[in-house]
Amino acid sequence: MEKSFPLHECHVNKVTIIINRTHAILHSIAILLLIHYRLSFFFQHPQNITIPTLPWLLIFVSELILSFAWFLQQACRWRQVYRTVFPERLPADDKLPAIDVFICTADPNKEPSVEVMNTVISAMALDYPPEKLHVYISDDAGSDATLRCTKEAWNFAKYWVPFRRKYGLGTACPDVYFSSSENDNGDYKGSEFKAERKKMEEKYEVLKQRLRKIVEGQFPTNVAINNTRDHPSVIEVINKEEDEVKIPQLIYVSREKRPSHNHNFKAGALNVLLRVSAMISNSPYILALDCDMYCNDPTSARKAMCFYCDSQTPSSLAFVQFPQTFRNISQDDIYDNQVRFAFKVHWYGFDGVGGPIITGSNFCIKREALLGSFNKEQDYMALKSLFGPSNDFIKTLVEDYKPCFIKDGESSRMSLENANILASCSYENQTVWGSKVGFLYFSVSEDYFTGLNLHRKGWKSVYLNPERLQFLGTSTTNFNDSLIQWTRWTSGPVTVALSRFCPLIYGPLKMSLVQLLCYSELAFMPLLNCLSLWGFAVIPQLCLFNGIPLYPKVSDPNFNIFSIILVSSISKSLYEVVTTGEQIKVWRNEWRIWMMRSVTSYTYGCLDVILNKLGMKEATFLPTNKVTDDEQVKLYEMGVFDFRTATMFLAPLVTVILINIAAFVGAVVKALVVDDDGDQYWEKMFGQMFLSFFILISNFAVIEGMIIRRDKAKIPLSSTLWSVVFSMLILLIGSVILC
Ligand SMILES: O=c1ccn([C@@H]2O[C@H](COP(=O)(O)OP(=O)(O)O[C@H]3O[C@H](CO)[C@@H](O)[C@H](O)[C@H]3O)[C@@H](O)[C@H]2O)c(=O)[nH]1
Ligand SMILES: [Mn+2]
Repeated sequence: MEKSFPLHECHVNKVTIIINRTHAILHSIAILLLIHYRLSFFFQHPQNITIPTLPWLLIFVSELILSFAWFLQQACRWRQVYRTVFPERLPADDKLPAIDVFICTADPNKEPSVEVMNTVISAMALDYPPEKLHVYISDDAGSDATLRCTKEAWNFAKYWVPFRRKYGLGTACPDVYFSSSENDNGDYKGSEFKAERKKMEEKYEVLKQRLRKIVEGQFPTNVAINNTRDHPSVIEVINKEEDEVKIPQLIYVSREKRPSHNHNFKAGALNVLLRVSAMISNSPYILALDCDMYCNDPTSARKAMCFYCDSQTPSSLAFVQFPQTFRNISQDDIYDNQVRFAFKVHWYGFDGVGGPIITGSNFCIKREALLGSFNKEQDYMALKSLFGPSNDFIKTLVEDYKPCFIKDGESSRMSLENANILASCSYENQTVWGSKVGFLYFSVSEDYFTGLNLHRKGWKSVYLNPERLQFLGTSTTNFNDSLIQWTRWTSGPVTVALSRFCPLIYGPLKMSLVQLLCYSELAFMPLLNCLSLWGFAVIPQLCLFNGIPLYPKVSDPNFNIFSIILVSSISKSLYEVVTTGEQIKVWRNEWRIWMMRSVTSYTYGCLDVILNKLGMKEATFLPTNKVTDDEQVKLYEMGVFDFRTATMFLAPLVTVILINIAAFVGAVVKALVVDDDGDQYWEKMFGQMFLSFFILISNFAVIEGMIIRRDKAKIPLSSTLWSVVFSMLILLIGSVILC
């Protein structure tokens, strides 16, 4: 008998497990010693206490919070696994399940058409039976230009898809293919290929020009802004003509939008796609992509299918998550390598304990996981109260339903009409869309929250990170965008953390303890970091300013506890950076952006949540800017901060730096000039002086931007002046309260 080989394998990372767990144990011992040291202060004889209680208590609380954050971080390092797949062992094409690709776009000004269409074309060019692939583009702007661009994209795909297939090109994306200098690994030889390639390249140039013209013609004065929030639904199947070449079907969907109506951002758009696609193709699997996520590896869809077509995979596997990688990121990215880095460290851990979270893009999910599965005996009325009034949609939920979409026929016109109803504003009224089925609305991080609920229901997920980059998106490359994005990535999970869905309460008994801690880490991380980092950035400095020691003397054995914790954290993060193949610079950048983000995005994101709870602010989802500005890209490539952002974001950062400068310089002067008890001052204050010094050198870029740089992207004088005022106030008021 023929032996059947598995389609995928899971490998446990034993060495990493041993290193991570040993480090976790040693580090916890040091933390316990620290807690003991801080606590014993309160049990001293009152006469011996020379230090005021309040600052001691505050720094202790900061230390506890950061230690708790550290503890949560160990969850995703607990059991890291990685997976390999064997797509060549997949069953024959006619046995593969169908896939619907969902691509979301929202703002033609921020999301350039050429890029969005490259994503569309690359999805159509996936190495998959074309009749089993449907590509849906959701246009939240309802822009006529995007519809026209989609048609142009289809016209180009008609040639590109067969071309890629014929020569087995290694990338599905024309932009990547024509801009890369290295030779593609396709089986091209001879003049025939060269001539064809040249023709394709010309066609691609024409496409780009046409797309640009369409967009330029459309927005002479940004008049479209109004329509984006107020327009009827438009659904169009692009493939009009009788096509000789078989390529996947392309469908444009723009849901109805009205200013009075809450649209629930991307989750709302995805749910419309879930319904509309059910009428047209109803594929059992969905591949979700952000509009800037080019499919780079044509075999990515097959790779995902290795899990679903394997008899060894449990039927509870909901989704396969690929990493989010970027095409515009520089080697030592100063803003956001955290995302790139997280995919190299966290996601493997997650996978080892029940599965990674959804990260919004680049994942392949079972339709059934989002909607449930029903049999023919199901009571239709009951289903309608959950899913809304459309009979036709309810039919699609029932097993064995095959959509009968015939091009240009009467029945296709009917189903399009029905689809329009499904894309209307009011369709979800009195249903459980967004609360129980589909992508969930509760948090602007729809990805995180939807994943949490799936895992809680017992669904599993896997993380797949093959060596070849699967999807290529754009990452933020300036301070302003990165701060806006991280403010959203803060408010989304923190909303969940501070609600009845808090994983610590919502998760127990429903998922594994370690997975629950992983989810908690993400939910609480911004809050814990911002609270503790504000403590570390201000309290010891205020005390230093007033000559109050908060750390043991250098000669005191307890001093070692603090040095060990610092060295242990620094070396562990260095180890992770180096073993994931990153440069040391990346590690420096990580520490720096962590500090910067804690006092800016994390802080504002948490404030947003609180204001939202008080009913004073609405949740927002501002798409990030994907338009590149040459001048700004130059700075980014050089690793120079572009400080052109609101004073609101700069002020906390600059204020913290000014406070640290004041405390540090003051202490040095005191130690050199007025130190009357020998070396005692240095000894007593070394811990705090070192902390300030560490913060200052880590953030030297801010000092540079404030004092040294003369270019346009430096920190503007007005922000510095505001910060001078704030830091003086904090020093004054803080000194009065604390000391
Ligand atoms: O009202 C909206 C807002 C956004 N989008 C789309 O959502 C996607 C993600 O938006 P983007 O501006 O790129 O945000 P990022 O911060 O880069 O996105 C990350 O974080 C989001 C959650 O905060 C996830 O939804 C994304 O998948 C994930 O890549 C884009 O395709 C947008 O077009 C919509 O369709 N409708
Ligand atoms: Mn994005």
